[in-house]
Amino acid sequence: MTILVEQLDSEIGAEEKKVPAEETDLVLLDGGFVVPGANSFGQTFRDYEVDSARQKGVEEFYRTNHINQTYDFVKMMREEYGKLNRVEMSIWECCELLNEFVDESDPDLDEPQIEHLLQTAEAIRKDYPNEDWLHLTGLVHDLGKVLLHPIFGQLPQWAVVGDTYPVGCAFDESVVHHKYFEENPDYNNPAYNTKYGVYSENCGLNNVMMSWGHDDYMYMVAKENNTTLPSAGLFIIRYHSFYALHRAGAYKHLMNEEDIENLKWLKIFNKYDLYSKSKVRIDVEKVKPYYLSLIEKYFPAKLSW
Ligand SMILES: O[C@H]1[C@H](O)[C@@H](O)[C@H](O)[C@@H](O)[C@H]1O
Ligand SMILES: [Fe+2]
Ligand SMILES: [Fe+2]
Repeated sequence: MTILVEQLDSEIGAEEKKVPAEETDLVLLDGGFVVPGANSFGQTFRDYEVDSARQKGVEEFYRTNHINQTYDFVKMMREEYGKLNRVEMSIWECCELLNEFVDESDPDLDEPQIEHLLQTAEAIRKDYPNEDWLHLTGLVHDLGKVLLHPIFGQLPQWAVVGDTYPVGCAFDESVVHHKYFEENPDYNNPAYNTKYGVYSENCGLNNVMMSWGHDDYMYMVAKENNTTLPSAGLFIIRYHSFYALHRAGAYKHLMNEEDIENLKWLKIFNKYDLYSKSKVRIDVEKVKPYYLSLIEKYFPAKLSW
């Protein structure tokens, strides 16, 4: 597949043009971006309204996710999983563990997760050959989905995958299937349901509690195990599912200067995360030596998870 990025600056803030999937194979986006017009099910990417069996499952996923992700729940999960006392393993071992999982929140992909990791990383590598940290970020960004595994207590999908959003302040309308938040106990709690809630203007995303899932968990793992990935890589890992921010531009009032800088890279990354999803398989054995060399450069041999 081809994803062209002309220039970092011209891309920032570019909105995508909606062209019906059947009209063209490739959709031209502002900023010189060329992406496929349809996902592997023949539908436009991230269309949460289309009527299909897979979409019904996705909607049910978001219903349970929105009801259960409360401020208290997130606090508890952060404390529990922040202990990193479950297992010692390498990055590659974790990639292999993900082989068995399919993400129920994803309308665009029903392949095992390891395929998605390599598809993302390889698509970035093609267009940004010199940014090896970004290739590796592609490989590791979804490793937190290992929380689905019995070793980690086999968390339900609603506590691991899907888009993320801040808790402790009002849920923005741009979050997919927003209506299901009405059944979240925080929805009617005056401490948590105003624009700022427990936060203050430009407090920085680092001080914001995001709904619990694979992003925040993998960020913790990478940081606590002293990765040498740059700050933009860690930011991508932590906020790549925060579509309300990087797609819809909501919650900007919580960002600080550093977040604004890092968001530029997240927007670039997102194109590869999303549009590289396809049925085209990557030859794992062929690319493995390259990724092992990157893992060695940026991570310890074994990490605490
Ligand atoms: O369904 C997907 C999937 O869970 C991704 O890993 C996540 O990053 C996206 O935000 C979400 O929409
Ligand atoms: Fe993800
Ligand atoms: Fe992903």
